Amino acid sequence: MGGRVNEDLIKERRKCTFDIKELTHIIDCGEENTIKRKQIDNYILNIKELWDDVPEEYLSHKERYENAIKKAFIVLKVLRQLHTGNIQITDHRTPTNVYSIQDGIFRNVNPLLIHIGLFWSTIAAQASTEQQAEWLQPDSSMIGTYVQTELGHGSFIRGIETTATYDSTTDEFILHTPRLSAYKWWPGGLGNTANACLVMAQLYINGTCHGLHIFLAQIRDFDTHKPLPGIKVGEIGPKMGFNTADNGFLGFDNHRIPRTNMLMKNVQVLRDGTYVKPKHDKLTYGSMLLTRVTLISDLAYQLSKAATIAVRYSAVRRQSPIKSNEPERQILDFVSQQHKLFITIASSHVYRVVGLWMWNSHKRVTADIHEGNMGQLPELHALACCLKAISSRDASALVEQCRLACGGHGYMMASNLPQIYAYTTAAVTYEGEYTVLLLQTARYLVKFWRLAAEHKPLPQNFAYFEDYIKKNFEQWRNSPEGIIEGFKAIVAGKTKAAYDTLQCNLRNGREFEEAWNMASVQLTNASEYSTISRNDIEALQSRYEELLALIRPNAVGLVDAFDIRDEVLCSTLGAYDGRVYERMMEEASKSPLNEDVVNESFHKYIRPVTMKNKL
Ligand SMILES: CC(C)(COP(=O)(O)OP(=O)(O)OC[C@H]1O[C@@H](n2cnc3c(N)ncnc32)[C@H](O)[C@@H]1OP(=O)(O)O)[C@@H](O)C(=O)NCCC(=O)NCCSC(=O)/C=C/CCCCCCCCCCCCC(=O)O
Ligand SMILES: Cc1cc2nc3c(=O)[nH]c(=O)nc-3n(C[C@H](O)[C@H](O)[C@H](O)COP(=O)(O)OP(=O)(O)OC[C@H]3O[C@@H](n4cnc5c(N)ncnc54)[C@H](O)[C@@H]3O)c2cc1C
Repeated sequence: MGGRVNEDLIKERRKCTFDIKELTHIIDCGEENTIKRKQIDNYILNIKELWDDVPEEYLSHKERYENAIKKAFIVLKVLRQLHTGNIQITDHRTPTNVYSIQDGIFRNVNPLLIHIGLFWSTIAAQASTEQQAEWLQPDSSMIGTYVQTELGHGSFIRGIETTATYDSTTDEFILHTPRLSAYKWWPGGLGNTANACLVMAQLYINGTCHGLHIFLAQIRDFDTHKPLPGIKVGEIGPKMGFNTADNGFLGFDNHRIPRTNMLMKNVQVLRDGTYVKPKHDKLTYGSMLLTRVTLISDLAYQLSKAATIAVRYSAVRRQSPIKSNEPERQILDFVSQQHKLFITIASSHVYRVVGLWMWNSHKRVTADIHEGNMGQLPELHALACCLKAISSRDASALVEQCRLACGGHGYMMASNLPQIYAYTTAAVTYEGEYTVLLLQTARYLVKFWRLAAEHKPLPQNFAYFEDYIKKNFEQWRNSPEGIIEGFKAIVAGKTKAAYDTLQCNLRNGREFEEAWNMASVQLTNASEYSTISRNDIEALQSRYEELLALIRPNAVGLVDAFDIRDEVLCSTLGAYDGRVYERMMEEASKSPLNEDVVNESFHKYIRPVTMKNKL
């Protein structure tokens, strides 16, 4: 769409007091990354076949998938070319990698998301060197997915019922789905796309169960794509979002795979059935850990999209004067609107920085694990659980807040805010449900509280538990350091309260697991335990309002710095030129209900009723 940029946006950009490009480079972790990102953006976004004539909302469930899969294979080809050209495209130091560009191309989810994001990375992390050499060929025929969750079990994965029984006479595993609740359910790309999968199953050797292990299984013929004998596979149907991801179901009827298809980097089954244990019980859960870490950056990116749309719209939208004799104001001038939006910008930066820090920590801990040192794994797991849970829940709430901040127009699919919300809120559940993950972190904290309560030595990271017990916390200070101290006090106080409840339940004769369950609300809910006073809260509030006023002139600059192209934002409300009403009208004209001046339903259903008495 051609035409002038909206006048209000022009003025906002003139008001900006900082160098937008400099902030973009910081977000991208360096100017060279910005340049590379823009090159990839230009390359991919110029591929004509990737753009739709008809908005995807008007397609049927089946058409949506077929359209998405067409685009997915164009993108896959490009990814392969870029890989061959040695361009690092999956660097999570930047939230704006090629993966993010796909948000624009699909407006929904790439059906190959799990193939690219989880299938290959799990093989790379969990398969032996020989297996990797065989399976990670660039021209592989495999299109894979990650198959863990079952109809009956998602959170409690030890309860998974699919079995892999070793048959030493044929040197094979027999994959089997013993009952309906053991059907795999949810894996992305499984419904129609994948011909192979990594499946989590209980390993049995000579009648002994060794727990969950990962197996590579072909499920469809590479040539005809028909399900192999003994495989029942299909798609699970429409969902709140993720509708192009062809999430699927899968059952095995004594399906045989070679012994060498178990992922054997950390654990092995030998030809004679000897089981060689891993160095750490939970290494098999490594893919979940990695995905939880990468999700934090992804959620930061979703927040930056929502903030860009809502801030630009709020600069363009004028409604109500503040004083009755004045013209109508930009809705961005309302302090309550600033409160809704600026926190989203800030949260995006927070999760970007934390996501990067977690990504680097994951790299470091993985390198240690390679050297046989598992010491840092529990802390990384506890942090990843908590941060994934909190960032997904916060991001969903903030995206919804941005949508509401756009009033009625935020309810339009063409604003793209409903799609961003549907995508973001899924992350509260997948890769470990919110409460379940918080309880994993609580388990970790309670362990250290027990040490503190028993006056045993604590690692430096937990010294504040001891400070809390000795009442060594400083008086509240309105400064970043003071706020961090306050948070430490809250964590310590909350952990203590939960621990005390646990102990009380145990003293009353409850078994530990029952006592834990009874304390679980305390284990997940925060309370105020810090030394903050009413006066401090009032001072914090007025500082917050001062900051809103300081940020106001830079609001548009701050979201421009996210540097998200219109083709990726896909929003009538958030485009760079701010031509909101023109775009809305243009999108409305694409509705099939506007194709005929009089829809044929009028003649079939309306007219016979409205004209009945007149005929
Ligand atoms: C952890 C559970 C809840 C419990 O497990 P269980 O075996 O029962 O354990 P317990 O006996 O309770 O013991 C707990 C102890 O184990 C330790 N532990 C647990 N997990 C780990 C771990 N991962 N690592 C290390 N240690 C671990 C724990 O600390 C305890 O130790 P201790 O005894 O106290 O000492 C478990 O059941 C669980 O994890 N449940 C959740 C299940 C889950 O997460 N399922 C996920 C299924 S897959 C999925 O959902 C996929 C979704 C689609 C995602 C698509 C979106 C991806 C977007 C990202 C984009 C990235 C793509 C980028 C592309 C590119 O550019 O590359
Ligand atoms: C969009 C999407 C994509 C997905 N993609 C994949 C995929 O590619 N591969 C795959 O294998 N899976 C996938 N999943 C499945 C996903 O991982 C699970 O749905 C998720 O782990 C939650 O498990 P659940 O559905 O069993 O929830 P449940 O555990 O049944 O949760 C229901 C409720 O019970 C509570 N609850 C459960 N256990 C406890 C407990 N111990 N203590 C306290 N409360 C508890 C929860 O907090 C929640 O409130 C996907 C899911 C979605 C929504």
